[in-house]
Amino acid sequence: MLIIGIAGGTGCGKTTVVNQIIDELPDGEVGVISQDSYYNDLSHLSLDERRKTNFDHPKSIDFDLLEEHLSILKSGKPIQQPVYSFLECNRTEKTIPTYPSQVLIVEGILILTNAKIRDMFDIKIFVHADSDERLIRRLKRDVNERGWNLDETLEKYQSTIKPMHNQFIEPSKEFADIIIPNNKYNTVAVDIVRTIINEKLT
Ligand SMILES: Nc1ncnc2c1ncn2[C@@H]1O[C@H](COP(=O)(O)OP(=O)(O)O)[C@@H](O)[C@H]1O
Ligand SMILES: O=c1ccn([C@@H]2O[C@H](COP(=O)(O)O)[C@@H](O)[C@H]2O)c(=O)[nH]1
Repeated sequence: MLIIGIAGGTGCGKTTVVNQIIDELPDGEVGVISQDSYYNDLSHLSLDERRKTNFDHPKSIDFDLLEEHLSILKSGKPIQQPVYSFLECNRTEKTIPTYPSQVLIVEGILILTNAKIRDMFDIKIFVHADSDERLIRRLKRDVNERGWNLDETLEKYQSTIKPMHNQFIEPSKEFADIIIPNNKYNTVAVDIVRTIINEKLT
């Protein structure tokens, strides 16, 4: 199994890049795991308390479960990937069966910050977009899709997202084998990654 890790700050375009990569590949040959599925279970907190949680610190992720799931997939067995709700700010009770595949993509803001997870990747990619681009994309998404208003998103960006990005995410770029500039859609970079995957699949 070839495991590709794709990191980068919030709004840099990780999910978009992953979708562009897999769109033209045969169905079911490339599995995807999102770091978001592995946020700690916060069922013991109220929604109000969960909304105040720092979701940009490495401690917010259950890296032990992610490591266990990657090892199980590598050994050829399926896992039940937790399903996360951004509206509830919590893991749901649902899971999606995720089967071993020849190629597995793991994406998330913090995945290159954890040494054990990093060492499981054959290829490490960091998607870069400037912070103003990322803030604009994040604002639109949080307001339109994730149940936050403009002021809340800007407050969260200044108090948590930006400092955590500078402390943990940006420094993890040094572990990347490939950096994809993504202020604009980067079809050349997407084609290169797809070529690497196709070589593994043939
Ligand atoms: N290169 C790009 N140029 C403009 N908008 C983009 C680009 N890449 C992604 N977007 C948009 O930015 C938003 C966040 O992208 P997404 O892929 O969800 O980022 P991430 O997964 O890194 O948080 C989405 O609305 C997406 O359509
Ligand atoms: O309940 C939650 C959990 C996390 N977030 C934010 O999500 C981003 C990471 O996801 P991306 O798709 O890479 O942007 C992170 O910055 C968290 O602050 C959230 O809004 N709600």
